[in-house]
Amino acid sequence: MAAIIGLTGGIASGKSTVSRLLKERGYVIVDADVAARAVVEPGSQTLSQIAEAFGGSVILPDGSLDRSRLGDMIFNNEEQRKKLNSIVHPAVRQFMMAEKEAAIEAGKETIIMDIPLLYESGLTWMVDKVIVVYTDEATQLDRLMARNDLSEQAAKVRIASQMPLAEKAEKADAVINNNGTIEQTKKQLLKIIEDWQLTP
Ligand SMILES: CC(C)(COP(=O)(O)OP(=O)(O)OC[C@H]1O[C@@H](n2cnc3c(N)ncnc32)[C@H](O)[C@@H]1O)[C@@H](O)C(=O)NCCC(=O)NCCS
Ligand SMILES: Nc1ncnc2c1ncn2[C@@H]1O[C@H](COP(=O)(O)OP(=O)(O)OP(=O)(O)O)[C@@H](O)[C@H]1O
Repeated sequence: MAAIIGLTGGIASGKSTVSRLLKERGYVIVDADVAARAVVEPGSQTLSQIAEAFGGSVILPDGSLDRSRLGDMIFNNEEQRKKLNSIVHPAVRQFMMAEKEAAIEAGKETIIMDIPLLYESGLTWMVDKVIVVYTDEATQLDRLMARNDLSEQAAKVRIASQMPLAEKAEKADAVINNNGTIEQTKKQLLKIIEDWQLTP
């Protein structure tokens, strides 16, 4: 039976960095952020529902989602965030389950489910074990501000919209501390792969 591994963490804690390292080694990644983009493609039912709930101003002239505008609306407003989650998450889950099934059909022995909101959305039932990619708050804030070109205030609001990373680390089966260099992160990942005997 295939091993289903949840990969989670906080915004900008390094999940994509770790999943890239796994991909290089031949592991299949089912990525919730990719799924969340796929289900709001122009013309999709999910995108129409978003436009109905948040207004036509969240749709760009080319028919695609204005992610930056919607992000401004939901990250500092819990009610609006819950509304968006209730529209998008069922479609994301369905998309991910289909990808997971396809990977099992293809004979994959380990499937990595990269899900930023694994704990917040109560999705641990979807996976056998969980790896949390951890950074301290200062590192997370610095990397988020740099990557998304956000002010300190805007970055803090995004971090506060999620469960504290330290709390996630406590719940995890394994923690990768990504405060250091990518090389140090890679070493910790390889140890987990070895300990858990994960083959692609
Ligand atoms: C609000 C949106 C349009 C902003 O898009 P943007 O391109 O700026 O960000 P992106 O999608 O790359 O997400 C970046 C990170 O933000 C965090 N994040 C995204 N959505 C949420 C949310 N609803 N609640 C808390 N954190 C979130 C995650 O850590 C994610 O990895 C987009 O994040 C979205 O559609 N969110 C709802 C779907 C969702 O929950 N996605 C997260 C995984 S299912
Ligand atoms: N060990 C590291 N050293 C320096 N920079 C890093 C390290 N790990 C990640 N980064 C950088 O920090 C930023 C966040 O990392 P990454 O995109 O992997 O996070 P993420 O958890 O996937 O984020 P999100 O959930 O928001 O998509 C990126 O710009 C990445 O290049």
